[in-house]
Amino acid sequence: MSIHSLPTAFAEKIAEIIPSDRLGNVLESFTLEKNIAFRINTIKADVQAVKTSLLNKGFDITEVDWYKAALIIPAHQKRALTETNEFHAGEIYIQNLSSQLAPIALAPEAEETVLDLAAAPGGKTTLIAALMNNTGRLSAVEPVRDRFFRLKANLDQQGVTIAKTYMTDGRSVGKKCPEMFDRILLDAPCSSEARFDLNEADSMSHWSPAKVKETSHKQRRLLLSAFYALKKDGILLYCTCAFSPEENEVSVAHLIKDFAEEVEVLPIQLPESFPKEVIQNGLTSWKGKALPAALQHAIRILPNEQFDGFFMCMLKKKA
Ligand SMILES: C[S@@+](CC[C@H](N)C(=O)[O-])C[C@H]1O[C@@H](n2cnc3c(N)ncnc32)[C@H](O)[C@@H]1O
Repeated sequence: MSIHSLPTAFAEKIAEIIPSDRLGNVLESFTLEKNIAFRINTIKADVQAVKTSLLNKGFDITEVDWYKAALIIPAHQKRALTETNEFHAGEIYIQNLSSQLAPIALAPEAEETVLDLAAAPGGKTTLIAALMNNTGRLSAVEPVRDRFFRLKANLDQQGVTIAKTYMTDGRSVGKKCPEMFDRILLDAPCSSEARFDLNEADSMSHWSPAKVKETSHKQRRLLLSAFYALKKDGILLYCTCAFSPEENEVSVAHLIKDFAEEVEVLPIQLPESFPKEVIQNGLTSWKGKALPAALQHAIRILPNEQFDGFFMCMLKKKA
């Protein structure tokens, strides 16, 4: 299938977002069969023991320099991976490297009070718990009923014991729990542009400029709620799997405008050996309008055969 199957308005837009020398690779990624990334769940299993066991079972494993629990296998081995006892025992979790990076960048510490404001199915919540050594307080919010129960099942299967789950709208949390959390992840509902797959028309059928606008409105309300729920000196990581600036830099710019004295955009601390070539800095203007210069500290991960497209912006609530 050709690239012309991307929604026309999206194809035009992405050419304005991605620098021309990197656009070809990004467009090509919409047709690629991705490798399968997963991580060993350090709550339940020893990294080396699981790695050795999977190697013995014949998996063609590539290690990931920047996170020792992360591994990659070729796509054709995915089914076999889901048939292993490690998979059934919750000792591994299939998760794209971009998604693994978000909790790692948030860097939650043991004994902190942490909130995942849009949590299902729980891929990032379970990694947050693992990074906290399953100690401290972790709250996970998801309003959609069937997704909420999937989140609970995943937390259970992955051995997470510190999480309290709430089936509620994230937009109400800030008022209910003001200044309660040390760190918050807002992996916001989005237009999922990074999930477009030119081999699957369904992956793009929900997209429209109107949908992007509607989603960005919800994101702004969620960001406000998250900001209210954050302690002073607390850290909020906002992320989406969308490319559209309206869902990313522009959503954050609204928060900065409303709380200019209180919000600081922090550079994202990437692991030392993280491949910098997949990073694009945040935009500081869009459609001819200037955005706060500090948004250059946000990042887009540009998709390739290992990484899904992703946006991240780290914010601090100043004391
Ligand atoms: C990008 S997904 C989260 C993925 C999850 N963080 C993970 O890594 O497994 C966004 C989630 O936000 C949920 N959501 C939608 N509206 C919401 C709202 N008003 N408040 C909180 N979550 C919401 C969606 O149902 C969806 O599960």
